[in-house]
Amino acid sequence: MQQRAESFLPGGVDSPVRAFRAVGGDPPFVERADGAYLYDADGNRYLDFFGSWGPMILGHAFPPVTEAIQSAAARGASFGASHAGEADLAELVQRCFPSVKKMRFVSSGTEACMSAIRLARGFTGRSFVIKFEGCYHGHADALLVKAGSGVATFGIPGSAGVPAETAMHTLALPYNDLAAVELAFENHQDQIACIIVEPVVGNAGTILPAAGYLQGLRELATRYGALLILDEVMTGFRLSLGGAQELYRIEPDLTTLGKIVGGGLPCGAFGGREDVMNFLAPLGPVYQAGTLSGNPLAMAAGIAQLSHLIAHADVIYPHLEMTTRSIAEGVAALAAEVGISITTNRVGSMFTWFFTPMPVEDFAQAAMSDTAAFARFHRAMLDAGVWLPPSQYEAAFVSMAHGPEEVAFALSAARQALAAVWCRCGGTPPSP
Ligand SMILES: Cc1ncc(COP(=O)(O)O)c(C=O)c1O
Ligand SMILES: N[C@H](C=O)CCC(=O)O
Repeated sequence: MQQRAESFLPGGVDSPVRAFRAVGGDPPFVERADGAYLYDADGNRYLDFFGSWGPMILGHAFPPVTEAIQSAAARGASFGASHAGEADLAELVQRCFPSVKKMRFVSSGTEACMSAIRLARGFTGRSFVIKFEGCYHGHADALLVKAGSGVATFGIPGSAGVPAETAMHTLALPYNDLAAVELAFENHQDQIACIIVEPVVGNAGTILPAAGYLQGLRELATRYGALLILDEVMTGFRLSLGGAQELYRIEPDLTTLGKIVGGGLPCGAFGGREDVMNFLAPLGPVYQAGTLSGNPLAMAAGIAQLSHLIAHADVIYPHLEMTTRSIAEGVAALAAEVGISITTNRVGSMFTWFFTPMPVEDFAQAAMSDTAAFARFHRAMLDAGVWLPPSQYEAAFVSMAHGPEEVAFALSAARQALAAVWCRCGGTPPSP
């Protein structure tokens, strides 16, 4: 199957991170997904810890979402015209994200971030953008500088095909370092349009903001007349209903969303301050458009998923927290037992096991991880029926479909896998 895919698709994939290049072996081909599990074409079952890279917070094929998609599909796959579903989903998004006074739907997180920085540049009349090393905001030219995710996984410094004149307006600074941001503002007086940041980094593995860091970014952006864009494509509706901005009490000027907002269908959104959003065409001079934007199937899936999250938030977020803690800390404890040094970073239901004994607070520290040991662990977990994101520089996710049975299964697989890693790393033998 891999060979056939490779004969038609570069690397056999439609997105590089799926190719398993960093962990070795061919990726399984998924035939179907249900709840917390993926099933491959050979009949193998895998406990899923990447959840389609984030959207599947309620588990795969969650019946209300599936039914909403089916019912919308029966009314037409795409209109290319206004329909009530757009405002219905927008209203739900706004209930969760009060800072998003107005928004626009797009078809991916990439489009959301690309459009948000164009808007920030148009609104401020400035060209420079601050981003952070190891953060990934999709594959728009201006944002592919020292990026995380596949760019970090494959060790690509930037991307071929991005003109130097474009990249020169992107300032990539170390995450969690406010002094570097202040210096950049001082060196580029009245030239910086925006700061864009993953409030909790997921694309270098999970990295938490230091106490006061996000507040510091807010304060610096305001002081120097730039916009603060929180990229909540990954964290939105995951860390809490209102994402990282609710958790850390930060009010950005603009927010970008993706993944969960579309219930697993191609969908993203960007939104925020009304004066800024009104700069978009047809009201303002910043052009942004999309044939499939606000697609009725994506809106229906998003409405079903967000309605469920809103109605059951008091049960969902504590469940996600508890389950994820049991898995993340349980495996870390098993690793410690066999003398393998792992640093576990976690917020809510996103986490990473870094194969390093050192704390990981920025991309440089993440890059100190033993990626070969991670690759062995990944392979051993896959052999034991657990599918982790196939790179040290990707966050793992837990869904509502993960319960006590899945915790027990993950821990038992990890015990086996760590033993396999230990055999090649040295350390003390695992307890039987
Ligand atoms: C934080 C963040 N921003 C933007 C993106 C881009 O989203 P998409 O892959 O939907 O284009 C991603 C994921 O890819 C992401 O994790
Ligand atoms: N890290 C990326 C998104 O969060 C992975 C998704 C992709 O690029 O295919």
